[in-house]
Amino acid sequence: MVDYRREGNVAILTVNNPPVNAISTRVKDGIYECISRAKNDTKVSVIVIHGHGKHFIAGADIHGFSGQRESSKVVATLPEVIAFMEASNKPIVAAIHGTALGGGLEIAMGCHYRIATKSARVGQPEVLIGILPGAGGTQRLPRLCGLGPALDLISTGRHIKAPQALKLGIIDKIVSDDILKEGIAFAKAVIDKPLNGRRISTLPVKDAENAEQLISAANASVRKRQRGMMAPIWNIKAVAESIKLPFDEAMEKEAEYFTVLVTSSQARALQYAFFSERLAPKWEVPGVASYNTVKPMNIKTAAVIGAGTMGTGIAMALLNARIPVTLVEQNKQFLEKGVKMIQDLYAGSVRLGKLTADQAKYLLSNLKTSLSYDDLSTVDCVIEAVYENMALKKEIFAKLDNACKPSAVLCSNTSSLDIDEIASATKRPDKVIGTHFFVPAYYMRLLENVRGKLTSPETIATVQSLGVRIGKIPVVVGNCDSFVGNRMLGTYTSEAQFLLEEGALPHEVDSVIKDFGIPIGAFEVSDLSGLDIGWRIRKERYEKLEKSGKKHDPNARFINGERFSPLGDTLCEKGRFGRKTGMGWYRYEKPGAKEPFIDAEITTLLEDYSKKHNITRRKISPQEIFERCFYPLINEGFKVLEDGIATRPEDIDVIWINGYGWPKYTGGPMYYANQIGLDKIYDTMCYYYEQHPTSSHWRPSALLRDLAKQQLPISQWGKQVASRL
Ligand SMILES: CCC[C@H](O)CC(=O)SCCNC(=O)CCNC(=O)[C@H](O)C(C)(C)COP(=O)([O-])OP(=O)([O-])OC[C@H]1O[C@@H](n2cnc3c(N)ncnc32)[C@H](O)[C@@H]1OP(=O)([O-])[O-]
Repeated sequence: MVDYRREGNVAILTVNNPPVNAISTRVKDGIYECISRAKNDTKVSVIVIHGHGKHFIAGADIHGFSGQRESSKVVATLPEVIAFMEASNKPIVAAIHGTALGGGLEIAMGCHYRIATKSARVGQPEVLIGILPGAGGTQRLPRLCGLGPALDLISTGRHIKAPQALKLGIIDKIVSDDILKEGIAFAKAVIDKPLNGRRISTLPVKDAENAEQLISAANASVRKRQRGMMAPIWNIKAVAESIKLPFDEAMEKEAEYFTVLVTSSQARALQYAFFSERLAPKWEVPGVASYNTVKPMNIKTAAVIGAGTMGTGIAMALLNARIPVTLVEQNKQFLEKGVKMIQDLYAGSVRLGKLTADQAKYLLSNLKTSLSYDDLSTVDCVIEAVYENMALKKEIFAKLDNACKPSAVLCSNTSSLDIDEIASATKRPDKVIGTHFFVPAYYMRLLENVRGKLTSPETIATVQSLGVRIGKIPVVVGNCDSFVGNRMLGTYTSEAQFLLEEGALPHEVDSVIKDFGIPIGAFEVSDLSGLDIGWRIRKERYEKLEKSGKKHDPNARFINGERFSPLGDTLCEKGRFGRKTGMGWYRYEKPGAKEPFIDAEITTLLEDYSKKHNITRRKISPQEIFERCFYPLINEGFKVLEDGIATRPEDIDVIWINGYGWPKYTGGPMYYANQIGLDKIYDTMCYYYEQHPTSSHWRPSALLRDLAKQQLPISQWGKQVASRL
């Protein structure tokens, strides 16, 4: 795990624990043993530590925080090993490439010098997995780069690149990519330099005089941006000890706070989410194929159909990954508008310093436009992103089937429509798949890849690999109405409206949702995306019903025996489409304004509505609002698993965290359900089903019922789900 060799008077320690050189107990022990050996070796004057493979050290082994710990051969803990390194009279040089994260940066800070390649990144991302730097990071980093930058890096967990780390004093020099050679040369040059002043624990904290202001600003930022998360608060508290206490005493505080966090349910949930996100690309369709049995096609060029918000966002996601894109529209005006949107967004990135003007120019040079499908004869992949209309989509797919080469993969960005029906318009249903992006598509990380009945494993592998290439977290799901995310969402939005019928007001429902940690309430989001979108889809459904001979009554509270709320339609009929019209479930200062205000007109409308339908309005408790919004959603997740639409609970959690703002520190709806107790969820579902028998989303899932009896951890019931499929 840690190799030792000597080259002249330089001892070289190579950390070798693929894939990221995480610090397992054996790595920690190995570092201690090798440093001892170098200290005792009279031929050694200086020590270099570096990592084998792509990284220096990406931190402690995250598996070790919740799983079985390996027993240590040496008694020293990681903070003690780092103190032992720092106390060495022979200089130690950390030669960093790839990443030095978490415990990796802490080890580097225990060294006397740090050099790094230009592309290397450093950071203390512990907060993102619910803990804090527990090996001196909260105390050494403020001494090295100052309290302000340390508070920022430690409370956000963000990584920074070597040039910025150099500016902040975290590293001493940027060197060429031959990191070991550079490390040895640097080490030889510092052999005789005194080590006083190189032991970070002995240095004062920089910018301590502004401590009060810096700490309160950090706390304010955390309350705003990381609402509900406990780790950022404790991280700030730990860093703050660096200006109150001597190093050793502050280290004791760091250890104390670390214990609070590492045993917290938020830390466990965040670590579960960390591994779930990495599991998602490794798709598996039981009995069909999996990521390690099928090779993806290489996508060299792509096309996007539709230059609206979605299409341009998808085009940018592809362009950002250096994939040339042809953007296709039906008329010149729409096309020009779409291109302008892309140009403006890139110009914005240049203004914000996220891109250089040359980079933006290069990305745009890969964008072609066309008004004809004839220009798509050589592209490897097409993503259709027009509005939700089956007839239109089928027409487009039939045309694409004729225009594109036989090997091209044809994808639809539909968020709800039947992929099999879309595929039926082509002679290549094996190459048709859903790629459901989320707005804004260049930014949102989720990609819900929807396999049809006839989609081939190669096509699944291709869009999964494309997803990873364009920086998304791709999840494979099956084909059903609205797939996984929107299908579960449907129960939540319906129930939120039923609550309004019975006595709640939009802001009361939204505040329960936001208190749970979802950044935006159900009604705020509806106002943001526009009530007219759902109205258009519903009107199509009503038309279909009418065509089949069933008259649709606009006041009906039931459709086919299923409870339904016409409130959304009522608002649309009054022109209340949401933010864009300055009124929806809330009132806005003017059309397009962002801040929602409670609207007395809506309160009256709801009261009149309830009266008209003989519903006695009542005060609904936050607990009831919570259960009625979230339990059917969770239950639907179990039904999704039961139907084989998702094959793993982790995939559902990844979808909800990355596509719908579910608070990551609860692990996702499936993980959270396990935390509450599946038996409790099941009993509550049964209770509400009795109260609301006309809402089928209250019918408890059979899978939930079976698992509720067993009380297993999610990792085990997840395996049971897979074996059922
Ligand atoms: C006493 C306290 C000490 C200390 O303060 C606490 C810490 O250091 S806490 C730690 C602080 N450090 C962090 O939080 C850093 C977390 N890691 C990262 O941010 C990214 O993995 C990294 C940027 C390094 C590479 O990104 P990339 O190139 O996109 O690659 P990728 O992301 O797909 O990962 C590849 C594989 O490596 C696996 N794996 C990765 N890290 C760890 C780990 N620490 N452990 C175990 N495993 C880890 C990962 O699961 C995956 O496995 P698989 O089986 O192949 O699916």
